[in-house]
Amino acid sequence: MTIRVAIAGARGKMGTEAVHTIMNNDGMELVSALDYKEVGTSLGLLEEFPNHYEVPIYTNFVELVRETKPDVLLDLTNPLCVYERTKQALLHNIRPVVGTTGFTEEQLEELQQMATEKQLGCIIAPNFAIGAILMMKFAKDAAKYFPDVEIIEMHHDQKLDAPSGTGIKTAQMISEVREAKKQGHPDERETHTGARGANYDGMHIHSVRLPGLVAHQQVLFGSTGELLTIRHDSLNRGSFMSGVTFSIEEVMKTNTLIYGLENII
Ligand SMILES: NC(=O)C1=CN([C@@H]2O[C@H](COP(=O)(O)OP(=O)(O)OC[C@H]3O[C@@H](n4cnc5c(N)ncnc54)[C@H](OP(=O)(O)O)[C@@H]3O)[C@@H](O)[C@H]2O)C=CC1
Ligand SMILES: O=C(O)C1=N[C@H](C(=O)O)C[C@H](O)C1
Repeated sequence: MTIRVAIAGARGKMGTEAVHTIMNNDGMELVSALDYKEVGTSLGLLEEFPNHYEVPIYTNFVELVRETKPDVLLDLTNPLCVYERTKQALLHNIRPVVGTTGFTEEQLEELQQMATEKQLGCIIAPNFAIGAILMMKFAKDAAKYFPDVEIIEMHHDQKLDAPSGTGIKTAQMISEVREAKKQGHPDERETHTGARGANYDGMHIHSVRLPGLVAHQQVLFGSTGELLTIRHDSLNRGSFMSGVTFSIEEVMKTNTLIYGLENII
């Protein structure tokens, strides 16, 4: 069966790459794109893919669903709009695959409940790169032995959310095996607000934003006389594409919400 995919965020850094990945996949068909403003009526892919029809662009989700009948909505957009659209997709029985980050824990819970009620697959993947997933798994393992941990995530300077979805997911995974604890000196205080970064169960997450970076993270564990560093670098957005393909295939086989690819690889 060919999986019919619609995409939101097709013109973005991730979206551009994902469009090519889907167009080159024999098991998938890119049937439509969702935009939020009128910027043209097609993605202009005919030169590169002359045997394909122009992929139509919609600004109205209901129309997109009615006219192009996607199985899956791939969302690579913006933390401000992703929650409402993911809900809308589930309501219309479209399976969301979401790479967009910035969900609150309450939003994730609500979507989980909705997917379960609808018996519909939904994948929310804070990071599609296999190396990043392994980094998070290894960090979770290491935290059993090294409870003192700090996370440094580093991204390009166009990123809207901080900490990154990967940084938060790493802290959540570590929290599953580590008692919440306050790190550092009990009397420490910030002389400049934010110096110690975000705090998740006592773990500090530091966000670096610089031009030239893509997506990088190190998880630092400290103990008596030793330091363990687990690091992952995405050097380009190609690193995310096998995870995108995998998620589109997997979301068709499940009837619940999966938050994080570590649960299915
Ligand atoms: N899970 C993963 O592995 C990865 C996740 N990400 C996440 O994916 C998201 C996109 O990243 P990236 O491609 O770098 O960002 P970009 O800003 O390059 O792309 C976002 C795209 O979404 C469009 N957009 C914004 N708002 C809406 C809306 N309401 N409806 C439809 N489209 C909209 C933007 O249009 P316009 O520019 O015109 O506003 C833009 O084309 C981010 O949340 C990022 O954190 C990124 C990399 C990997
Ligand atoms: O915005 C990005 O670029 C990325 N976002 C995701 C995140 O917030 O963790 C995944 C990856 O780090 C790239």
